[in-house]
Amino acid sequence: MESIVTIEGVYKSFGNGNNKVDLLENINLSIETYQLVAFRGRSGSGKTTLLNLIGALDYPTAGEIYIGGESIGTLNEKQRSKLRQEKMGFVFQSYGLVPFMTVEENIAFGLRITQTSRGLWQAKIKEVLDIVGLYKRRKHYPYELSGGEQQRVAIARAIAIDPMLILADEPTAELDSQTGFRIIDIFQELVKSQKATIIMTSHDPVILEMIEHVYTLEDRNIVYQKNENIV
Ligand SMILES: Nc1ncnc2c1ncn2[C@@H]1O[C@H](COP(=O)(O)OP(=O)(O)OP(=O)(O)O)[C@@H](O)[C@H]1O
Repeated sequence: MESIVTIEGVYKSFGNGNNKVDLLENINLSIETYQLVAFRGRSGSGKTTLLNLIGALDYPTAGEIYIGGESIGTLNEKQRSKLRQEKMGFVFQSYGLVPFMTVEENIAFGLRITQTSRGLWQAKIKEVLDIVGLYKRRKHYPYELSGGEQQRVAIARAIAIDPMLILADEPTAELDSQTGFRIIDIFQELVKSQKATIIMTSHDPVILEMIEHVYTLEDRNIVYQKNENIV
């Protein structure tokens, strides 16, 4: 199996002097392609920070992160931005949908940034909205949708660019449990059909029961546990 994310000896601290917070200490892990992975841990344990580091949105204090075998520490800002736009899909807490664009326009907006040829847009929009079950709602604006539906549009937009990696920060928070399960089902389907590798954060024990690869952040360290109940 190929490793898509490798983290070697990563440390992360914020601030300095008396205000210094050491958040991550000598983190080492390797995530294989087409896995659904969750980071869990209490509030403030560093889940979002670690996701931001993997997404090249922040820099480690020390250590190396490799995405698809390439060290992101050696990339300049422009290269990091290109990596994010072309290889990664982000599903972050506030959904990040453009309010004055319809569902299909939001997805097209993401496609434009990656320079996908215009002739392929409609088919791609249909494909990803079918995956999340929202093709019928393509002409609607985000405010006309529920929180769970907006989250599904955010997922559709993330997968439209065929990212090798999807990073999802608390994708089921603020959703009722049925809607949360639906999101995880979609993620599992994406992983099974080898469309993406997905790393998400959660502190919901019921959601975490559904995920095969779980990393717990605790006392600046990380501990891996395979969920044997998943077949
Ligand atoms: N840019 C920053 N500057 C200073 N401190 C920060 C910064 N970003 C995060 N922190 C601190 O690092 C700690 C971990 O934050 P992080 O958001 O990674 O935690 P989390 O595990 O995702 O928490 P939650 O479950 O509440 O979202 C927090 O105490 C936060 O205040």
